[in-house]
Amino acid sequence: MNLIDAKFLQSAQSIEDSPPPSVAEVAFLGRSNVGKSSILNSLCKQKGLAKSSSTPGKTQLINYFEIKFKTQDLEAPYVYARFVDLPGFGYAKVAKTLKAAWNRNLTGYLEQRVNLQIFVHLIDSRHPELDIDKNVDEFVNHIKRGDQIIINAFTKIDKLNSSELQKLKRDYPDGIFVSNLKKQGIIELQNKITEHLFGN
Ligand SMILES: Nc1nc2c(ncn2[C@@H]2O[C@H](COP(=O)(O)OP(=O)(O)OP(=O)(O)O)[C@@H](O)[C@H]2O)c(=O)[nH]1
Ligand SMILES: [Mg+2]
Repeated sequence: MNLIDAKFLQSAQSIEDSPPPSVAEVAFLGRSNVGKSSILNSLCKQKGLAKSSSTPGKTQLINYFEIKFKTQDLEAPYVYARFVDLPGFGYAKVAKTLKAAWNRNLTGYLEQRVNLQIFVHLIDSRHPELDIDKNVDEFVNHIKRGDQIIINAFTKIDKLNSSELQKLKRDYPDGIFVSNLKKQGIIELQNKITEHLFGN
């Protein structure tokens, strides 16, 4: 299955001002600056689709993107999904009240969105054992419904040497290992996503 088109749909502050839950959604979540917006751009093969930045805290709203896939099935040649770019967890440099509101809106989305099918938890491959990621993992496992899956995607693997990468793969045999810089692991991630959504 090929991803053939992606476009920005809308931004929302919370689930209340989000688009109708009519299409399956894939949420990209994780620490601020881990590469959520970048991975969405890599999957969609469009550099500036989701705004990425070296300054943490770039993404401040729930951003919805409409994704079109081409299937092998002549009867149903196209299928659709939404990718959802989320603000990072644990971004320290915003005011406490704003941070609390963000977290409320974020967790509200993750907990209550009926059409959310996949949590893609992005983890910096150089720091796979951070408390914040353990908390995210625990939280998502706790709220996850039977129709949902979690994909652990380790980002920035271009920053590891080959023995570090081998060790990481041994430690996390179910992980996906990605570099947005070198475009590694992107097809594997896409396949894992479409397999759950459409059975490939
Ligand atoms: N070396 C390397 N840098 C990356 C990779 N992916 C993202 N980056 C860089 O990491 C920084 C943050 O990327 P973003 O995609 O904006 O991260 P984010 O998780 O969306 O951040 P917030 O929106 O602030 O939560 C940018 O400077 C990217 O260029 C990667 O695979 N390798
Ligand atoms: Mg972002």
